[in-house]
Amino acid sequence: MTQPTTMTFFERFETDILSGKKTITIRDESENNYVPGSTVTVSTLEGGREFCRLTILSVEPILFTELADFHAEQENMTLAVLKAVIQDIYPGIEQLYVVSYKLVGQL
Ligand SMILES: CC(=O)Nc1ccn([C@@H]2O[C@H](CO)[C@@H](O)[C@H]2O)c(=O)n1
Repeated sequence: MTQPTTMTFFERFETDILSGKKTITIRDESENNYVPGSTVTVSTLEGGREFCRLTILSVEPILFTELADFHAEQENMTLAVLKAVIQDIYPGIEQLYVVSYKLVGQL
């Protein structure tokens, strides 16, 4: 898919996304093709329930070893927790992408 129009998140992050506390997500290369300026419809991975729309602001490559407090703050978690979460979702993956977004509206 060249320009994705949907994105999924684990349900446990819904509240932080809707409150504006979580403003980035970190994905692997399978999701490095979001287009800045485009709007995606967001649903929960578990139930497929749509809960908001986000406008993509940027997609920047980052190595796992480069992750810093700056990123953790934008995830509303500590760096240790962020690294553990990413290791759980993307075990052993070094090349990642920071996708930053803006909440457009709740569904
Ligand atoms: C298919 C699918 O939904 N994948 C993912 C992948 C990541 N994330 C979250 O992004 C941040 C950094 O990875 C953390 O907050 C993660 O938990 C997510 O919610 N869902």
